[in-house]
Amino acid sequence: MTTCHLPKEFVTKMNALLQDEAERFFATYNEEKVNGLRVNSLKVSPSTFLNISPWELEPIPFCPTGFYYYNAQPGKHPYHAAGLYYIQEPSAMFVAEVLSPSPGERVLDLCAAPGGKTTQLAALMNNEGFLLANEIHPKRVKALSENIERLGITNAVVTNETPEKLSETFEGFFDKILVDAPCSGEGMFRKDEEAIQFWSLEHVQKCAQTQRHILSCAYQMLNEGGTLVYSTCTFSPEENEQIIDWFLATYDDMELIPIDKQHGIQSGIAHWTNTHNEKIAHTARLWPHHLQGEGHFVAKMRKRGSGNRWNGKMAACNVPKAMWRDYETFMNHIIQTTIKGTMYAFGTHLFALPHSCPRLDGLKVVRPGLHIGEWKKNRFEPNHALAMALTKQQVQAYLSLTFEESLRYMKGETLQTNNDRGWILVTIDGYPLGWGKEVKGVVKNFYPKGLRIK
Ligand SMILES: C[S@@+](CC[C@H](N)C(=O)[O-])C[C@H]1O[C@@H](n2cnc3c(N)ncnc32)[C@H](O)[C@@H]1O
Repeated sequence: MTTCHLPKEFVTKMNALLQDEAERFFATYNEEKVNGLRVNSLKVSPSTFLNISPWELEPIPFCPTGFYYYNAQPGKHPYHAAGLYYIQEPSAMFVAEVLSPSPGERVLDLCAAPGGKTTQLAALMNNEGFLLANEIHPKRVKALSENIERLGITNAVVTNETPEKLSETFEGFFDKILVDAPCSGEGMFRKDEEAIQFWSLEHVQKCAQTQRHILSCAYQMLNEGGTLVYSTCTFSPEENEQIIDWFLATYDDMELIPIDKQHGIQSGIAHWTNTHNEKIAHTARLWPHHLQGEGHFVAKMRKRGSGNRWNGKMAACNVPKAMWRDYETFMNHIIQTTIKGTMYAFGTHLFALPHSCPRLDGLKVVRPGLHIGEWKKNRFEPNHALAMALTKQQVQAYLSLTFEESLRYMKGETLQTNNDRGWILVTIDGYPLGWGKEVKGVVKNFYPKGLRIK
C-alpha cells in the first residue's frame, strides 16, 4: 500500500498534527504490516508453545504471551482449532496488559467482538472471577462466543446488549472495565481496506459522539476504586485525547493513572486537547513508526468517588434433582475433575455460571458461562465447549491424533481405534479438539458441523 490510497483529508490532517514526524509516519504505509499471535496461557505456556510451534516466532516486547510470525498461516493449523493461540494485531495486545485484571475480579469487556481482548483478559484472570463479554451487534457476537469456546474460557458470560441496557443491571458492579471503543479505525488502514472506504471527517465526529455515550454507561457500572481502560485503533485526537479530556471534566471523581511506556510506546499528546490538559501525557499511543504494530490509543483511569453500590441478586443453582442425578452419573463416567461454578439449566441445556455471576433476567444472553451439555431423550450429551475447557488429565479417556489425523477429524470423518471406551476427548498432541464416541473400534465424530473444514 502507498499513501495515494489514503483519503486526502486524512493525509492533510496527519501532516498538520505530526509535522516533522509525518514523513516517517507515512513511510510505514510502504512497509509490510506485521502479524502476531498470542499464546493462550490457559492451555499452554509460551515456553512450551515455542518448543512445539511449527513456525519461527519472535517475542512482542509489550506482551509476554505475544509473538510476531512471518510467512505463516497459523489460522489453518489444528493448534488454532485447539485454542492454543489467538491471532491478534500486535499493538492490540497491549490494551489488556494495561487493564491487568486479577483472578477473582469482576471484569466487563463492553465492546468485545471478536474477542481478542476478552480472551486475553480471561487468561490474565486464569479463568477465575466473573468476566462479562458484551457485543452490541448480533452477527459479531457469534464470533465472540465461538472464540471464547475455542480458547477454553470458563469464567465468561456473553451478552448481546446495548451499553445502556447493561448499565441498568450492573450499576456499581465491576472492578475493571474495558471500553475498546468502535472508532474510525485510522490505525488499521494498513490492514483493512474497508476502514479507508468508511473514513470521513464526519465519521470521526460521529464515532466521538458514540464513544462519549459508551463511556458514560461504563462509568455507571464501575465500582468505587474500580479501573477503567479506554482504547481505540485510531489516530484522531477527537476520539482519543479529547474524549478523555471530556470524560475527566464530566466525571470529576475519575483520575488518570500513568501507563508505563517502554519499547517505543509514546505518551498521549496534551496539546491535542482543547484545554491542554497536562495529565493527558499519562495516556499511551502506539504508532507504526515507533514500534512493530499498528496504531492504538490507551487510557487508564480510576474511580475515586463512592457512587451507587450494586444491590442486585446473584444467580443460584436451578437444576432439578432428577436432572442433577443424570448429569452426575454421566460425568462420573467421563471426567475426573469437579466443574466449578453455579450449575444452571436453560431449558434442556446445562451451563456452569462463573463465580459471582448475577441474575441475568431480562438480558440477551448468548453464552451463560461454560456450556456443559444437554439432556437428550434418556441421556446426557457433553457439549463441545466442555471438551475445549478440559485437559487430557481431567478425562477418563482420550485419543491423541497426529497432524494429518486431526485434519481428518476436523473434516468430520470417522476414526478407527482398537478400543471401546464410549465418550473420549479427541486431542492433537494431547490438546483437546473435541469429543468422539468410541464403540468397538469406531470413533463417531462429534466435532461441531459449523466448525468443520472442507
Ligand atoms: C474495536 S471493536 C472491538 C474489538 C474487540 N475488543 C477485540 O479486541 O476483539 C469495537 C466493537 O464495538 C462495537 N460497537 C459498535 N457500536 C457500538 C455501540 N454503540 N455500543 C457498544 N459497542 C458498539 C462494534 O460492533 C465492535 O465489535
